[in-house]
Amino acid sequence: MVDGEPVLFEILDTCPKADDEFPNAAELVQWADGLLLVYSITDRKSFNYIRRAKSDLQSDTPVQLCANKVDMVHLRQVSRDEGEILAKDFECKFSEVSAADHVDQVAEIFNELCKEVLASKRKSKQSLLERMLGGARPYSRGKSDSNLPKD
Ligand SMILES: Nc1nc2c(ncn2[C@@H]2O[C@H](COP(=O)(O)OP(=O)(O)OP(=O)(O)O)[C@@H](O)[C@H]2O)c(=O)[nH]1
Repeated sequence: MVDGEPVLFEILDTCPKADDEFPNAAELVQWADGLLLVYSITDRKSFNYIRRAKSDLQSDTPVQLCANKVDMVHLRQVSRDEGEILAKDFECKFSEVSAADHVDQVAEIFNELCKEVLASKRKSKQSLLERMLGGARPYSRGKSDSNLPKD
């Protein structure tokens, strides 16, 4: 439930399975309402993949950037600063988490992304309505209309 509304998540894991594999992110996630870009702080390749993949993606889809495995600090290859800089570049929220230790943090990220998706859908519905009405405000019968004939 997000803001009292039931939400069904369909999740596609687009992680490349081989070092030389670079799936076209845009083709894979055309249908996505929101994107959670996850890399591992212990794997610079995963960070580089996210950086490259983002340029293929539609810019109007809500995005969040997430660095996983913060419990493995001794194996860290990507600094927090680098993650923050990339998030600024993408103009999206950023968090470092440990899915292994704090699953609630992961749930919160999904929750926030979902809120962004719902807000973005509401906004595009509103702008579609405004375009259909040619900028006019939606008509609603008010007190001043009471002298007009009813038919
Ligand atoms: N220590 C630690 N291990 C994690 C964390 N998140 C995932 N893992 C481990 O990392 C491994 C890969 O996790 P997956 O969930 O399979 O992630 P994936 O992105 O599908 O990774 P691939 O198997 O490479 O495709 C598993 O052994 C997980 O248990 C974390 O936050 N901390």
